[in-house]
Amino acid sequence: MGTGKTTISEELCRMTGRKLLDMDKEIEKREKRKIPEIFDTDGEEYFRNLETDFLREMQKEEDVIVSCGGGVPLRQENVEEMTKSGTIVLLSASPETIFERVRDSHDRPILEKNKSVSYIEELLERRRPWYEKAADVEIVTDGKEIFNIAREILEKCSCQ
Ligand SMILES: Nc1ncnc2c1ncn2[C@@H]1O[C@H](COP(=O)(O)OP(=O)(O)O)[C@@H](O)[C@H]1O
Ligand SMILES: O=C(O)C1=C[C@@H](OP(=O)(O)O)[C@@H](O)[C@H](O)C1
Ligand SMILES: [Mg+2]
Repeated sequence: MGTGKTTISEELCRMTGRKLLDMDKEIEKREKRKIPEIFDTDGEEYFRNLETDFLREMQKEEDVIVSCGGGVPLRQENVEEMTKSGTIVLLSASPETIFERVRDSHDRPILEKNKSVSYIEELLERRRPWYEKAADVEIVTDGKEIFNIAREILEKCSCQ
């Protein structure tokens, strides 16, 4: 959350001409409601199952850039789907940077009642082993411009 997956994916698509699939946006389109409403009405597990279904179905897509939600690599079956279809890029940022980036938004239910640097730090500590296990490439995003992050990804993935 807040490391720039959605933003950088949009930039990457502009630079490469590839099609963008932002998982959260695709899920919202299918469900015809926003993520916070999905969490409120049906719970987190329901949302996590939508993510897994989406990943399975998108295997047929080619030449796409997929922006995942931050919880996706926490399920091993999701990581297996992602590994089948491409290079997995981990965007990271410090808890302080993430806090600054998400403090004014209200579309992330996991953070809504816990918006603090210390909670983000704790969440990242819990998640980091999963993220590192899944990632082919890691890019630290603190203090970097969006265009430069996208360029770094293209260089590291040699897919330009
Ligand atoms: N490199 C960056 N520098 C400054 N702001 C950024 C950067 N990357 C993302 N942001 C901003 O941080 C917020 C969260 O970015 P977003 O792309 O939604 O992250 P994610 O999809 O990982 O949750 C947005 O307001 C976005 O404009
Ligand atoms: O980390 C998470 O558990 C989540 C991250 C969100 O996506 P971003 O990482 O794009 O904010 C979104 O999928 C949902 O609110 C849950
Ligand atoms: Mg996003």
